[in-house]
Amino acid sequence: MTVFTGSDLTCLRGERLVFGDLSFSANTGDAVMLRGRNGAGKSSLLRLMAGLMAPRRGTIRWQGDDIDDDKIGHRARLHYLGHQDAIKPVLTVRDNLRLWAELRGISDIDAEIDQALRALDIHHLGKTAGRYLSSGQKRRTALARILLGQSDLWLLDEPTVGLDRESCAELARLIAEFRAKGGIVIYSTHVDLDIAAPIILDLDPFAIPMMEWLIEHDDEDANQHLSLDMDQGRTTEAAI
Ligand SMILES: Nc1ncnc2c1ncn2[C@@H]1O[C@H](COP(=O)(O)OP(=O)(O)OP(=O)(O)O)[C@@H](O)[C@H]1O
Repeated sequence: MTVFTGSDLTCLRGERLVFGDLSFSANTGDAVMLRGRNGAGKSSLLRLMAGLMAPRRGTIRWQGDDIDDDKIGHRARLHYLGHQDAIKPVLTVRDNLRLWAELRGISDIDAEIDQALRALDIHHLGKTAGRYLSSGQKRRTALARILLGQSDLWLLDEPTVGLDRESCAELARLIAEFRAKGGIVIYSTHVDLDIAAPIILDLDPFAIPMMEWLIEHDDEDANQHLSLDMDQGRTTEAAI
């Protein structure tokens, strides 16, 4: 059985149909690279995959089960890295990671944090408050988070933004290690990351002009749905 699948997904954001009839599948150890022009819906698809918002149509499954039926279980198995680094400015780097580790119920917190700080080469920044970090250091701190605890799925939205070349190489190495342990990585990037044999998922062919979609589906609650996303998206992200 394929581990992670999406079938016939349609995504509406605000007043716009972003993509329709999109399907994907990923197995243990796979890396899936999302490709597409600006606005094609890469971030939106990652948010659907993370369960941060629901597809307008279609289903996303983990080992055959709809992720919508067990949102908490799905969130526990994944790490989602969005555009925002979500670093608390008043907390030190170590305490930022501690907060995340506690949220995930990790037992050996200090050891795990030490390991993650070393892996991202930010051990020397452990006592530095978030507000004093450069953008690249913030990104590395955010990436250290995905190393905390057990996970099966990494959803990374432009993880290389702000990273220097060495950090990009380090990220590629961490992804390779995660895949070797059976993890699935799905990522978007506008720069080349040295990832072995990624599956390419190009979103451009799935874009459908809004009016065309409305006429085709003649969906009575489509109009009602159109303006809901903007607020719902924010609420869900704040809650996670
Ligand atoms: N919160 C929101 N509410 C309404 N519409 C949104 C929201 N966020 C994004 N959109 C719209 O959804 C569409 C897809 O955006 P998305 O960020 O998923 O694209 P992307 O492929 O990740 O783009 P980029 O490559 O520029 O990062 C865009 O038209 C965007 O304007």
